[in-house]
Amino acid sequence: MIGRLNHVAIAVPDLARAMVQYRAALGAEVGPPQDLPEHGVTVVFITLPNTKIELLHPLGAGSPIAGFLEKNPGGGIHHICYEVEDLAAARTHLQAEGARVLGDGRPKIGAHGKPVLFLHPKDFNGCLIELEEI
Ligand SMILES: CC[C@@H](C(=O)O)C(=O)SCCNC(=O)CCNC(=O)[C@H](O)C(C)(C)COP(=O)(O)OP(=O)(O)OC[C@H]1O[C@@H](n2cnc3c(N)ncnc32)[C@H](O)[C@@H]1OP(=O)(O)O
Ligand SMILES: [Co+2]
Repeated sequence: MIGRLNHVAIAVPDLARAMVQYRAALGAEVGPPQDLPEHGVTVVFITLPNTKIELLHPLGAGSPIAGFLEKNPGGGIHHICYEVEDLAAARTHLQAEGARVLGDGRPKIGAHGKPVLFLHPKDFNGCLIELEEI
């Protein structure tokens, strides 16, 4: 069911500093910050030859990543995103397998304009999983 690795997301306490690190120190192609209020984050995409890195910083009150940064003030890997061909079928299968789909279970439109869902980290070895429909 899961396909390619779409991105690895890193929550960062200082987005401007992280952008400089990836651009200057790591020589990566760093995109512009994008505010996504519907997700409660500002995101910067770094394009790699085989996947993307998604830098995340909280946006507004009640950001879903605020708690993570409180627990990890220096930042850290926040989630991994796998691609799926049929998000509804994936949700049905995962729920039948006992996995918890976060939120109200309905897909949101993610940063790439595609439907996304999240699976509880406690159900997958402490790893927050995002599924993006391609
Ligand atoms: C850019 C747009 C989009 C895209 O298109 O790519 C995105 O990626 S948006 C990214 C931001 N949105 C989300 O992350 C939505 C899904 N996340 C959530 O709903 C919440 O973050 C969460 C997973 C429910 C956690 O919320 P939190 O407030 O931290 O709740 P808890 O404190 O109760 O956490 C429960 C438990 O889980 C541990 N935890 C929390 N976050 C993570 C994480 N990223 N990875 C692993 N584990 C995580 C947390 O430590 C708690 O564990 P215990 O303390 O052991 O109970
Ligand atoms: Co993501």
